[in-house]
Amino acid sequence: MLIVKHISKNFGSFQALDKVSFEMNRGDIVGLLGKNGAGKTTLMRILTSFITPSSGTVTIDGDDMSKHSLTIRQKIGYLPEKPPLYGDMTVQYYLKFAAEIKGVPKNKRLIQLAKVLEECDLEQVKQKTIATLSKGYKQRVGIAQAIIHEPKLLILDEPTSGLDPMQIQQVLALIKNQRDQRTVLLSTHTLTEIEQVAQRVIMIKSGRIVLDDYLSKLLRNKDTSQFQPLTLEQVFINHHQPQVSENTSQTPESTRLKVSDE
Ligand SMILES: Nc1ncnc2c1ncn2[C@@H]1O[C@H](COP(=O)(O)OP(=O)(O)OP(=O)(O)O)[C@@H](O)[C@H]1O
Repeated sequence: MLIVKHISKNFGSFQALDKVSFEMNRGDIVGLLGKNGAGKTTLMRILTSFITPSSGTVTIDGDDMSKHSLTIRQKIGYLPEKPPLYGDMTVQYYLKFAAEIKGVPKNKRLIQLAKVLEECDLEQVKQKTIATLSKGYKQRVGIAQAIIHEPKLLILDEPTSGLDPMQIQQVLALIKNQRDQRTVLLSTHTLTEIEQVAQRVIMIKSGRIVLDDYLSKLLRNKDTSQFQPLTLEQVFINHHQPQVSENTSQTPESTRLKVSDE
């Protein structure tokens, strides 16, 4: 469904992404992890064709992004870190407007509006102006605008950031429900959230993929003396700890450790 091949992105002399490659199949929910500045947003902005890569290709359903950018945009729904909401519009006015600019045919806009109002549980606030909503509702409006045109690929950049625990659970449930309808790529710093909704994790470090695997495999504890299963947090820390290796030139009285900068 989505094929990302050798994507690199340079900002001047700084390389934000370095030959990133992965594939996603229909119905996959994949968690994108990485420390601040690892390159997650840059990758998501390339996948949504907001910025172009310096090299490499993105193909969605067989269409090359560089050649069919307009067709591809219609197949993608995007919730950026800061959703593009207009505070003075009512929820339903804004969503009708979103449907129009995303190319939903006129005769289908009301049907799509009703669908996302129900799916995102926004019916009771549809007449309210967006500025008066709680952060949780605003985020659900952000997701509603991202799916109103029935995209095949949904990209969510830190969708639960700043929400309270109840609101987080509501947004996670909404994301989980997308599974039957579309492929989802989401980034978050809260690893337990990835454990709840995703089946697979892609970890980026300094612009490179350092891990791409299924959670069921990652969280299996290979050390059979440990009864506790691994957590994603442990996996994350293992990949971000400075590498410690025994120095071969150790003296008898002391064992020196060599810590690499990476
Ligand atoms: N337009 C730009 N010009 C120059 N450098 C940029 C630009 N956009 C991003 N960068 C740099 O690229 C690197 C990756 O940034 P990016 O926003 O993709 O990271 P991130 O993983 O999303 O981080 P966070 O978790 O903090 O959102 C950072 O060092 C950032 O400063």
